[in-house]
Amino acid sequence: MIKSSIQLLFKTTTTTNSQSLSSSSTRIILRHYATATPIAAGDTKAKASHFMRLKGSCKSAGIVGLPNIGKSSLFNALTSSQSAAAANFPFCTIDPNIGLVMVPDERLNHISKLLNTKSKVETQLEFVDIAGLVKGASDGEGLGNKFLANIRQVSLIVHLVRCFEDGNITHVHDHIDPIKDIETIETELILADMQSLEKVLTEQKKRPTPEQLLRNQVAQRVIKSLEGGVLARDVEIEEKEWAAFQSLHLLTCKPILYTCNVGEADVATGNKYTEMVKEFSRKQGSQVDPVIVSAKIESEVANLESEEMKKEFLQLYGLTHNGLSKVINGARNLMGLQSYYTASERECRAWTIPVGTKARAAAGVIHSDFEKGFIKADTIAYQDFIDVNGDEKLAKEKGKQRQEGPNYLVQDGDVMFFKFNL
Ligand SMILES: Nc1ncnc2c1ncn2[C@@H]1O[C@H](COP(=O)(O)OP(=O)(O)OP(=O)(O)O)[C@@H](O)[C@H]1O
Ligand SMILES: [Mg+2]
Repeated sequence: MIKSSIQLLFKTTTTTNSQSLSSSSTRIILRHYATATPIAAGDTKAKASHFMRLKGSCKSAGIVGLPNIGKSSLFNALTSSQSAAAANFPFCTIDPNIGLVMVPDERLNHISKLLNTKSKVETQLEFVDIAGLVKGASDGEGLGNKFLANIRQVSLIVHLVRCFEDGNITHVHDHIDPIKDIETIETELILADMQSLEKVLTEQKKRPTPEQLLRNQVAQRVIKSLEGGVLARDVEIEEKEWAAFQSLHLLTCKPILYTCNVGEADVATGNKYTEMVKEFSRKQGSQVDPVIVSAKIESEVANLESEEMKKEFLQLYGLTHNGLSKVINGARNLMGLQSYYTASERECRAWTIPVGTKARAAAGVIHSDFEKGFIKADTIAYQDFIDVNGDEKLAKEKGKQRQEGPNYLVQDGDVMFFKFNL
């Protein structure tokens, strides 16, 4: 019974239209974005279609920070490419670089090993390398308004902070002070939000609709909070105000993952600067600790051809790829995304869904037919799947395979087999 449902599942995914990222096409996209040049900076036509394709199916994380602190180096490391120009002068990047990054997934590796699968397909996350912001960006300084607009399009900010000392690499403030750097960026985001909220309020109609009235009320409240130093994401919003709040597209309501860029000697231990960022992030009430990574080393590793060479190079510096994995998975977690798996001897695959997704909608991520004709989902929790060595029959005998209906709230790591009928 399980086998037939798997066959049913994969027969349909080959002609999927709702998921251009699925099935065999995934590999092509991955090769295109993850190992070769993602999209050349300035190629606006390609970018527009890229955003269209990803619309609704993928959220993106923007790498944000002061100029010349290693943003493009981090982007190159994440996308295993040298597609973004990285050089020792401020504003090397003007147009954003966009790339899809494979999400490292130990659970998927484990499932795939257990079943000895022919193919394994990770899920992806989009990263955008955005030009550096400087003081005055909200007033247009350093093309600031354009760069702020790029930040508006992403769902999460990976705030990269310079935590390395190197007299040869120019710092726009001439000395290393991670907290001052963070505050410079966040002040610009606050000022930009205040400007756009004031615009909303000055555009008030003579006879506003109830929706416009609500929007204005929310805008007024958020402005007051911002004036008091409270970011939009910390303003209390009632359920009925949520749509109005979202329509304001504020920069300071985006989740932030602080990421410390250190020299190779400090990757394992961190340094006094990373401690400062950690303290700052705790005081802000951040849900996760800052991530420590060496963008320079990781981007050099990404340039190497074989996995063997990469491993050797990393070992030479006593490093692992953990830094990148923490950036990718930290961003995903903060975006409220989780994975479920489909697993057979033919293919193991991770699928991304927002936390709180019900089984029917989760099935729709694979194909809209699964959602329309949903009958049930045979579900095994990840740990149970491992405990029975991937043996579904045994899982069933032990009562570890549940038959879940359309309203089941999918849990992170669930291994699922959808049954549907059209
Ligand atoms: N951890 C590090 N240690 C030493 N040098 C680094 C480190 N990370 C990046 N660099 C160097 O810093 C310089 C600037 O890097 P990069 O171009 O990636 O910065 P950027 O933030 O993208 O700059 P811009 O805002 O101008 O686009 C490069 O010479 C790069 O090699
Ligand atoms: Mg750059």
